[in-house]
Amino acid sequence: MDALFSEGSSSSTAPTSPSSSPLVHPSEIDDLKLSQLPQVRHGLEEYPRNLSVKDVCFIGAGYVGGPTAAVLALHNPAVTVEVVDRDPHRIQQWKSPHLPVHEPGLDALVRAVRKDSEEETQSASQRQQNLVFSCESARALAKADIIFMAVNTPTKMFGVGAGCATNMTAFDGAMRDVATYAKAGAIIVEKSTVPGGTADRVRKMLAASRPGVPFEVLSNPEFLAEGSAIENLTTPDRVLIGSAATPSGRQAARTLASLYTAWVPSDRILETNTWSSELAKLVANAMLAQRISSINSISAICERTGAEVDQVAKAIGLDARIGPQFLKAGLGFGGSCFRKDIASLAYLAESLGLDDVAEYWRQVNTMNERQRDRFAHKVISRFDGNLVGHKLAILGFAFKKNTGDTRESLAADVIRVLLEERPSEIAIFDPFCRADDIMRELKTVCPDVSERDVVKIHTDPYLACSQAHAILVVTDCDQFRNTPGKKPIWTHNSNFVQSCAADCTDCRAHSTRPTTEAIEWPRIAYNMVEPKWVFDGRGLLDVAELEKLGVRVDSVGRRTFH
Ligand SMILES: NC(=O)C1=CN([C@@H]2O[C@H](COP(=O)(O)OP(=O)(O)OC[C@H]3O[C@@H](n4cnc5c(N)ncnc54)[C@H](O)[C@@H]3O)[C@@H](O)[C@H]2O)C=CC1
Ligand SMILES: O=C(O)[C@H]1O[C@H](OP(=O)(O)OP(=O)(O)OC[C@H]2O[C@@H](n3ccc(=O)[nH]c3=O)[C@H](O)[C@@H]2O)[C@H](O)[C@@H](O)[C@@H]1O
Repeated sequence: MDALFSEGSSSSTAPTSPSSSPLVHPSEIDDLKLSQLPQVRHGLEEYPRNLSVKDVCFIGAGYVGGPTAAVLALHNPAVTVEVVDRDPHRIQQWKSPHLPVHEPGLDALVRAVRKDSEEETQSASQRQQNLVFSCESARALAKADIIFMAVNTPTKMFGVGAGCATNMTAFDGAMRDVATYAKAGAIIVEKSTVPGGTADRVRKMLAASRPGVPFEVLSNPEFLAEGSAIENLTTPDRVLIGSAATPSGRQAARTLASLYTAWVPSDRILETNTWSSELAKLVANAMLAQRISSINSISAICERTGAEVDQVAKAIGLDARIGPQFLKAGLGFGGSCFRKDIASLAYLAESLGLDDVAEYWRQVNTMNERQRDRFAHKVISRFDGNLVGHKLAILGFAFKKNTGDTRESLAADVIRVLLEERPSEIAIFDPFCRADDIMRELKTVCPDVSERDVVKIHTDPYLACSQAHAILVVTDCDQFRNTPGKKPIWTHNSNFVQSCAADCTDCRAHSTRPTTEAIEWPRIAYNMVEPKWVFDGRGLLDVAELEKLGVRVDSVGRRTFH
């Protein structure tokens, strides 16, 4: 354990092995790649096994709450992990074969540990069943030894701090439930990304609403990335735990750490104070996003010179001090977190009177927005400023590959700019996104858009691209690559899982998911119409190979000679 506190060491307890291996019914994991199954580690050096923890509650069954709870449950078979949400539809989805979150390895993991109906429970009595999904917050909170707050914390869009500060409505609402129902001695864990100082605020709130009742508040931010959540949770670079620098605060941190040490080596657990932990989460995201904006700013230079951004990125990434990751130029960063966490960091700096610091970080977001605008305007200028009468196909709507998450989709911003030019059609294909999610996200940036007029959403990439004057590759899906000799990529296609009604409770029979493979560019190119432009917003395509098919290619971060 790496402790940053000045007080004495907490590592005195003898090692204890996990009491039993997680029970996974073999029939439940036949389609789970072995490499995706979290590996249980034995022989822990520093932390005792889950100190008297029997019940854990997650509030928020989202992208973080669901996968994190599942991995925690798998590795702590003696602990009941209950995930509660105020959205009954979401809970129903978690109970069905069609989970609300697409993540490689998640389906099989949830099936392996989820508690099913009584009927199914009897038939699967050999299976570990310690993961529960419900809407019964009061009951779950009342028995929980540890409560993870995993609710959404978006940017506040009204009043003081609009556009920058964090909207804590969901978090504070959930905290009110905790204050009402949690038992004395419960440990409350901030899993959501929150503004610095939130733990202090929560402590005060609890002291006011439950005077004299002991609670501990910890910060334990999540660093998983979507599309690799199970892998990230299984082998995290670090688990960060911030606690009050008091004996009971440290003890609470040890109790939480003892759950993690069921599979995470002790030396990857880092303890800090709560402020450091809260701030570290914002800074981690800000630094990652800063690298993307930096390389994207260079891509703009490359497009006007002879340099190629991938070559520049490779050359600098080989410097061990810089490293190769997060240097892929593209359309900028999308997703629900980078932009809002940078805004939150900047807002914090501003509220501390550090305007120059705030401005420095805001520039990362500004550069990000410009990257998308530059791309959309490049498309328009390739058509001499006139898109009227032209069909454009968009490949990819999610904010990155391997996820169906459409929040802060890069495609939506690009489409918003293109729609102003009145093209005849914008056809969208994404192998992971549901049509209603695409439409909902699109409406947040273009409120008047309707699927009935210009925008069409397809489940078949060939239909989407047929008769298109231009194709825009917006998501870095491997399915869109044209790398010669590469094997087809097979993947679940949640577009095809629409046959069940939203409230279907017995949809196992409908759970066979057709797959989609790497698209055939020769077929796509053949069915395009002149001028046959392909705009590669992700630097994904082999330009020379594609040009052999008679299309014109414009790739981010490269000068195009057409
Ligand atoms: N999505 C990601 O990859 C990551 C997200 N985070 C952070 O984790 C937090 C959660 O993010 P997501 O899981 O993406 O959000 P999400 O929006 O997918 O899930 C949040 C869930 O909380 C529920 N909820 C809100 N208020 C509630 C209440 N009072 N009681 C019960 N349920 C309530 C919502 O219905 C929703 O299902 C955010 O703070 C985010 O910044 C951190 C790391 C990665
Ligand atoms: O707090 C969060 O929500 C999470 O945010 C990111 O995870 P995520 O947003 O899921 O995905 P990333 O892989 O970081 O990608 C973010 C965006 O940047 C883009 N990106 C990423 C890397 C790169 O080199 N270039 C690039 O354009 C991606 O396509 C995507 O649009 C962080 O990577 C996680 O560590 C963090 O926990």
